[in-house]
Amino acid sequence: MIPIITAFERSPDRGQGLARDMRVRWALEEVGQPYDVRLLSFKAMKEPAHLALHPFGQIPTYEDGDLALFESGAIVFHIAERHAGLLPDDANARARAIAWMFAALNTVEPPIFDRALVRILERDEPWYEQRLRVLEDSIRKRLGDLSNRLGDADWLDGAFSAGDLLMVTVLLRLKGSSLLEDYPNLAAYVARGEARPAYKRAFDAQLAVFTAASTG
Ligand SMILES: N[C@@H](CCC(=O)N[C@@H](CSCc1ccc([N+](=O)[O-])cc1)C(=O)NCC(=O)O)C(=O)O
Repeated sequence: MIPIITAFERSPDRGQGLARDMRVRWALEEVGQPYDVRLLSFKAMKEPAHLALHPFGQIPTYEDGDLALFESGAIVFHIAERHAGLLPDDANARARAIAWMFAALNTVEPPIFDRALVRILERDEPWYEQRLRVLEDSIRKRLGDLSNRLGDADWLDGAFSAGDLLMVTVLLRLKGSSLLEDYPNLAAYVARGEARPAYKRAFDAQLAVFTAASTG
């Protein structure tokens, strides 16, 4: 029995790895756990069968035997708990790595995700420019603090952990923008994550889904 995750049948990001199944795929590849994928249309995500798995009608979900999980951070944590390779064995180091998981999702991601939504949904609103400026100031504050903490280290706290995995996926949404490039050590940190063989396997797998959906 191998775990099954859900993902977009045709990701709006055109296979660039920004959808949150990417985090789960990457974590599974890091620990060497094979998995299956159930691809869902937007319509199917809102139907009872999927709502039974995901109360908000979203992807990803993770099923393994009689366990059904939603929330990409919780799924990555579950994988990290069950396999070596994503969280340290030392209790204090493990607790710090988990703190970085929360920091990625709860401190750094919100302004970055809100900026992405504003740029898609509110571009024509009268408040657009000001809203964007406020969000970008907030992002720069977070990235400045993160850059100062990372310094010239490879990862946030010793060995690569699930905290780095989540932080890299959060920062990847800024790839190519001056918001990230203005912090060279953060741009290098993201590139380090992308260079990991497990990341590449995960990225190629989700890109193959989009490519197949586009040529089908
Ligand atoms: N907090 C949840 C959030 C899950 C979530 O946002 N899922 C999105 C896809 S990943 C978020 C996402 C969407 C699109 C892009 N993109 O670049 O096009 C990137 C990321 C979804 O199912 N959206 C459909 C819906 O809500 O009806 C988690 O981390 O699992």
